[in-house]
Amino acid sequence: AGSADDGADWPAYGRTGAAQHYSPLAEIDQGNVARLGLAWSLDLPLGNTQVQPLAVDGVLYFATGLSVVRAVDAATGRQLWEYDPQAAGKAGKNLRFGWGVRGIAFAQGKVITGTQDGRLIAIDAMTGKPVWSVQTYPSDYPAYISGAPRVFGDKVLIGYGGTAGPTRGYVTAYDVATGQQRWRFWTVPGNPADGFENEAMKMAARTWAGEWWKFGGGADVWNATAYDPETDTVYIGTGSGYPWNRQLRSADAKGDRGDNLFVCSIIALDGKTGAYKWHYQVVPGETWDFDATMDMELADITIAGKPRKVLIQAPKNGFFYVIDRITGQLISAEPFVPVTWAKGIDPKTGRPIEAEGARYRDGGMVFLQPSGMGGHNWMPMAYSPKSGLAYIPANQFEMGYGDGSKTWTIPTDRTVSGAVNIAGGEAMGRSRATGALLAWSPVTQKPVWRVEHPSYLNGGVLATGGGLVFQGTVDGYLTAYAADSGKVLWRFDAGAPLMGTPIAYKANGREYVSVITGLGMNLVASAGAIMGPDFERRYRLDPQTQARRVLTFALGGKGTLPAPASPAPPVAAADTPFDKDAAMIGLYAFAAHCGTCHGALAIGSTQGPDLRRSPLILDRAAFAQVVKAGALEARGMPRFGEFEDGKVEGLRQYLLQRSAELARDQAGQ
Ligand SMILES: O=C(O)c1cc(C(=O)O)c2c(n1)C(=O)C(=O)c1cc(C(=O)O)[nH]c1-2
Ligand SMILES: [Ca+2]
Repeated sequence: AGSADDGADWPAYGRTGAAQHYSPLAEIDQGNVARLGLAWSLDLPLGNTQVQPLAVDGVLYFATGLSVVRAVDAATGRQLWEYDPQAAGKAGKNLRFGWGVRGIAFAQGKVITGTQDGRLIAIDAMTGKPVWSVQTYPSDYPAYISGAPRVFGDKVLIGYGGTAGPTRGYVTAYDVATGQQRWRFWTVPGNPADGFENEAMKMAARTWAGEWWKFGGGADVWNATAYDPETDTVYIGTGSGYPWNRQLRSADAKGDRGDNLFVCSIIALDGKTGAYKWHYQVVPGETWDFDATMDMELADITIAGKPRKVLIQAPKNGFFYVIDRITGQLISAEPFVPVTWAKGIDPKTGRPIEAEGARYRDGGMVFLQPSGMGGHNWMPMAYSPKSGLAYIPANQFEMGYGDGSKTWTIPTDRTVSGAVNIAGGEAMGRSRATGALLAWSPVTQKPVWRVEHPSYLNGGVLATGGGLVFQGTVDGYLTAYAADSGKVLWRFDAGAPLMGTPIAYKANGREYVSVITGLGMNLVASAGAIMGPDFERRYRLDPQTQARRVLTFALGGKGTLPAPASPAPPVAAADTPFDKDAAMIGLYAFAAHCGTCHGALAIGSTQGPDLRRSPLILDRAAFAQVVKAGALEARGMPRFGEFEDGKVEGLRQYLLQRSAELARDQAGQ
């Protein structure tokens, strides 16, 4: 048995409340990591694997798919129990987001997970039986839990994600023992006519225009949180506004305006009461989907000779922020990737100096870096107190923004629409989407080393006391780098994309490193469209047969991977006829509703099968049964009851077209 302090356990997302994704363990180090090998592996079913596991007292816990939680012996991989909250059958229209969670929490002998349908469930860690369950938002609310709960003291905090309907962001704290609600903090003000919940909301309301409350406002707390027990402070990071486009969200006769607190902000809350302490707004008046929900890591560092208690974040907008975590004062902010939307952050006001035209008000496309995918997205960076460096999974990509507000109405079908016409830079032939692992000094605000990756959106990072940095990449390798130099010291060919986040822990006195493979959720789905139809070959991806697998490594490990599965052939022949007009309707419908789970261009993704290889598309009636009547709803395929028959058949024709294209592609190889 260990405690969080000696590093034997990894009991929380990011390991501790400081969320550094750092393990002090040093048995595996720069000198011996070459001997690291596979100790065991465990195959998992179809579904989200974009997760970070936990390890407590020699047991590994993780939730994959739609929050199906498993406990396995951390030294052997033998499964101890499995708990399926049956979220697919309960999520209704919210199943259409289909994302799953990135992590879980552990406290008082309970494993705690959120679900797609908005429940927070505590499960007995010994038996795998639920202890309590609470509904954290109304079941028809356009939201889903995707982030990990955060335990602090005797409470556990949870938020949710949105962007496909009017949400008004909030976090709720519950009692770990009973599930009873302790407090709630709203992140944007509601309708003034209803009165404000607190002074913070009254202050925030002064930064909005028009009738913002009709759109919810957004600022969902969908990913990172942190906790400092010294001051009993909870830190939350808020997402983009809803809708993304401020011209819709906060506008009146004078035009769109206002900072829109607390959209895209870091907020400090009192752990006991949930009362507001301070905020730092990363993107005032946000309009680019530049969420500030990326991991916030707490560190004690020396700047200009003074010890400082800081919070660091590398949010989507491309600047690396160092903030005094006691006062909320900005210490420094510098770009860690190419940034064109702003010239810099004014150190006096802490506000960005926006580039002219960046707000895309006057029609046409404005191309900006970073993109709405972020210079860094949810994949956690790591901070090593030993090297004093942050290790950022950075993305380089350009996106075009255009104002689509003229024809916009709030969607009722749970599609992601922020009334921004967006285009990928690469799709437009302007830039290539690439990634890098960046070692960054929060003191000098400069890179110390960087390693280029062929694609963007690579896995989260782990730093260890052994002077190592571990990261997986979309092209299928788990790599260990020297923390000080970036030198590659060890590499494992996982034969499957890696987007999850590795952890380190001890079991039976030995150090292990564990990570889960598999393509991610929304991001790779859209990457298919952005990166072009040769996406699969370029990154050796086979969405259908890719392994979704726990990989656990130890020094001297001699394990080998099962032989790769061979993909089923496309169901259509190369010359299969299809209805061109119908297929065009299908293409648009697919992009709007299906790509999130089945992959852009129907290449498959982690949640949904590759439909080009599914016999279902050969049978018109059976296809309609699944899409319209929800025949596979309990297995995670949402029902689209409102689709007209022409749309359903259009989807099928489009999939026949894509299947025939795959057949032609294969014949040509
Ligand atoms: O503003 C929001 O509510 C919200 C929620 C989520 C989510 O919950 O996953 C994402 C985003 N925004 C987002 O902008 C984004 O890029 C994103 C990527 C992912 C993912 O899991 O790969 N989720 C989200
Ligand atoms: Ca967002």
